Amino acid sequence: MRELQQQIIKELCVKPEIDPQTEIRRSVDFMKAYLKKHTFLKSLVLGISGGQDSTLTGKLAQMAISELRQETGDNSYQFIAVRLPYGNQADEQDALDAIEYIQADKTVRVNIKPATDEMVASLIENDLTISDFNKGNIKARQRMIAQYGVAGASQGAVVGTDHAAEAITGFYTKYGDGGADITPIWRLDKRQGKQLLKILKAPEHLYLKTPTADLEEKRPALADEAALGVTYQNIDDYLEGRDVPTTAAEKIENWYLKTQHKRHLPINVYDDFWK
Ligand SMILES: NC(=O)c1ccc[n+]([C@@H]2O[C@H](COP(=O)([O-])OP(=O)(O)OC[C@H]3O[C@@H](n4cnc5c(N)ncnc54)[C@H](O)[C@@H]3O)[C@@H](O)[C@H]2O)c1
Ligand SMILES: Nc1ncnc2c1ncn2[C@@H]1O[C@H](COP(=O)(O)O)[C@@H](O)[C@H]1O
Ligand SMILES: O=P(O)(O)OP(=O)(O)O
Ligand SMILES: [Mg+2]
Repeated sequence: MRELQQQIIKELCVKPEIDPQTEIRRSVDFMKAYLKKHTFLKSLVLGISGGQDSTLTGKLAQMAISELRQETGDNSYQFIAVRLPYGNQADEQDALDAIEYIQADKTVRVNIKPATDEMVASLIENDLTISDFNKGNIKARQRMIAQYGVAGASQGAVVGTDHAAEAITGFYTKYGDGGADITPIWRLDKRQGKQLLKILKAPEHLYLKTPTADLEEKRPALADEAALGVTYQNIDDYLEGRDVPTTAAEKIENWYLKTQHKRHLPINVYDDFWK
């Protein structure tokens, strides 16, 4: 195995093989224990896009909340699914299907288009050029703001969908979808997430679809794999300690090194990880 590969696997706590039932229980129990310990927290809040990761994370969060209600008799515990379209969402039906599958206690819908467009307009007034790519990241941060608004109004914690195959490449918006309070599927790679969804009897179309951040207007539904230049199969193999073609390994490691700043809190004078 490559030296850096070994180090990354250790840092991201990825197992070469998993028992899906054990991992489901681990994530659910983790969220339950966290809420029990922090008695102010009564809800889990999560944006549901209609993609694999939010379908899985949402299902696990709803399971945790339902079990907590049953075990404590406290009916104020709730899972809040948040729909966050930028205007019209092309795959809106998938988001609705995911929420139906999750059987979310409550659904909130916030259109992030007005706030995003206002922010971009105010930036442009300062003679700044805001690229389509940059605007995409502003959309992801508006989603974060909306979810914290919901959490603030419902004694909630914001749940993140970051997992090992995104963490390794830094393929998320810093303080956008990367901004969350609790990340129950962190440690799993993309194919391990699918294994859990299969056991949880999720509709196949929600986890066999092409992963996309769908943030850019000029390249709608751009596949993550196209943006990254490397496949999830290669990323998952790398994370599970398998050999991958050298070109793929080098690309993955390049993304990892370039995005180290995202896996740390704001850098201070005592930090030396970046040196
Ligand atoms: N599939 C997904 O989950 C998902 C979700 C959202 C975004 N994305 C993708 O993730 C990517 C996010 O783009 P990004 O990474 O360019 O934007 P970003 O906003 O996440 O990170 C860039 C910002 O980080 C800061 N920064 C950059 N280098 C730094 C360094 N060395 N030290 C400290 N701070 C530094 C700067 O403020 C910079 O503007 C895009 O490719 C987007 O499409 C993927
Ligand atoms: N359209 C969306 N509605 C609700 N929540 C969304 C939407 N798009 C993204 N999200 C949230 O962000 C994360 C990351 O998405 P990626 O596809 O991995 O970029 C997603 O899991 C949702 O929680
Ligand atoms: O985060 P999601 O739910 O949008 O999943 P994907 O990353 O597969 O698009
Ligand atoms: Mg997505």
